[in-house]
Amino acid sequence: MNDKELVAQHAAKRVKNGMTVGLGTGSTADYFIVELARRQTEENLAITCVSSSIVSMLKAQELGLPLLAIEHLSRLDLYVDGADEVAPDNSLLKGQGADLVREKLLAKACDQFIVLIDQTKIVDHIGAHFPIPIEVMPFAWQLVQQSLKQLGGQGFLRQNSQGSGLAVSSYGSLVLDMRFDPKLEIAELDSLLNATPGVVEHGIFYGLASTVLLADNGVVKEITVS
Ligand SMILES: O=C(CO)[C@H](O)[C@H](O)COP(=O)(O)O
Repeated sequence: MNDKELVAQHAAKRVKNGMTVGLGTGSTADYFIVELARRQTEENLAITCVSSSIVSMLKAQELGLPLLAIEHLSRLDLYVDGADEVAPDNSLLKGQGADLVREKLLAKACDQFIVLIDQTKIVDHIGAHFPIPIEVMPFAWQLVQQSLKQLGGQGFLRQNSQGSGLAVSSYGSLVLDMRFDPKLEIAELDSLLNATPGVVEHGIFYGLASTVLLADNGVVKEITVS
């Protein structure tokens, strides 16, 4: 079993009967979805799920997990998702999959947000490995890019994985992948991006994680965020 699967199985043990559970997106979240479905079948675990993306919705549907549309949700017990980077203050970078809006809504609306990572995701500052993904209204991208340049940002519109055009999120946003001065405090960058007109959502998840579960060479460590 690899570290992603290990940490996902560990997290799935935290799910109790009656919970409403948010399903993240990505390879680690996929392992979590598979394990939840197994527990539902083999242990009669009774849960309701809500997906963070169309991809995780299809995965959950295929495995027979009961899904609630996000429109009907006012809160949830638990949200479990992966991340691309985790900094020492437990701020996260997410969104290489581009669908950030639902992910951040669920991270904000849950009682507990458990983040699943392996050692490769630990960084000394957000942006160390990846640019910050910023979802923008399509008609606003040039003006947003200009506003972000004034904050010292540099970057471009993301291309789709086929290389045949621009990446478009499930809800029609374009994605600017931007790099900023690493000395800029992440809390400040978070606030600045939140306040930029035309930005739909961005990949900095600041102050949202409750627990980080880190799998490192077959051992799971828990980091509880105070
Ligand atoms: O933020 C995400 C999607 O928007 C993912 O959680 C993140 O990219 C991690 O993916 P993986 O578990 O495949 O490493």
